[in-house]
Amino acid sequence: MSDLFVKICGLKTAHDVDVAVEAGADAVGFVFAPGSPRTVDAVTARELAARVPAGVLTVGVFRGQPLDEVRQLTEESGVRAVQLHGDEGPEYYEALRAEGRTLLRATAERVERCGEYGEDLLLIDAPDPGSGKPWNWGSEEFSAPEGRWLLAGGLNPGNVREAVQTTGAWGVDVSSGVERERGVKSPDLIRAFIEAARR
Ligand SMILES: O=C(O)c1ccccc1N[C@@H]1O[C@H](COP(=O)(O)O)[C@@H](O)[C@H]1O
Repeated sequence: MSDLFVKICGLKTAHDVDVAVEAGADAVGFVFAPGSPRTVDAVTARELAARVPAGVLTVGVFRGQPLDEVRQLTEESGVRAVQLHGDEGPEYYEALRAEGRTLLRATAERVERCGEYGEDLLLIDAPDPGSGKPWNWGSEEFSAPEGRWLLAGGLNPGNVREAVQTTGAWGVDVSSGVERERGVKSPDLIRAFIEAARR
């Protein structure tokens, strides 16, 4: 089994959190970005995060939200990491870093290496995060960044292994590809994804 880092995102129920943890996820994500079928409030995220053992990273997912809102939701929910999908600059990362958060920077742009904005992990995603649409990670134009980076966007149990082999990603992140309908996770697909990712 490989030591590929696997994050399962967009969890909304205790059962799905337990399934992801038991199946070996390294990180679980709770969406605070508005307008997603996966959005949860801070109270729900707090209850879910409390089930997660210390060795598994809990991540709050944000998109273009003000720094004070990110701070408040992070504090109230107790998640340890912040994943930013907006166009926040390095100073935004610096402010959160000073508060001791683990930082994931999500982008669909070409990036040379992880850490340029002070992030701990870089997430290379589709332009429309959470849509389940794959992007051209297999094309010759794509060049992988240096350092710890996660591949996301349209991954599922059927394509994740090939995606990792093709790109050399350090880790993977998934939401739509482990759902039986939009916004509703499938425990079987969560297990199948983690198993296939590390096969
Ligand atoms: O999952 C969402 O709804 C979401 C909303 C806003 C920003 C990020 C979101 N999720 C991230 O999108 C990818 C998963 O994409 P896919 O559904 O597997 O194609 C992953 O990085 C999630 O953390």
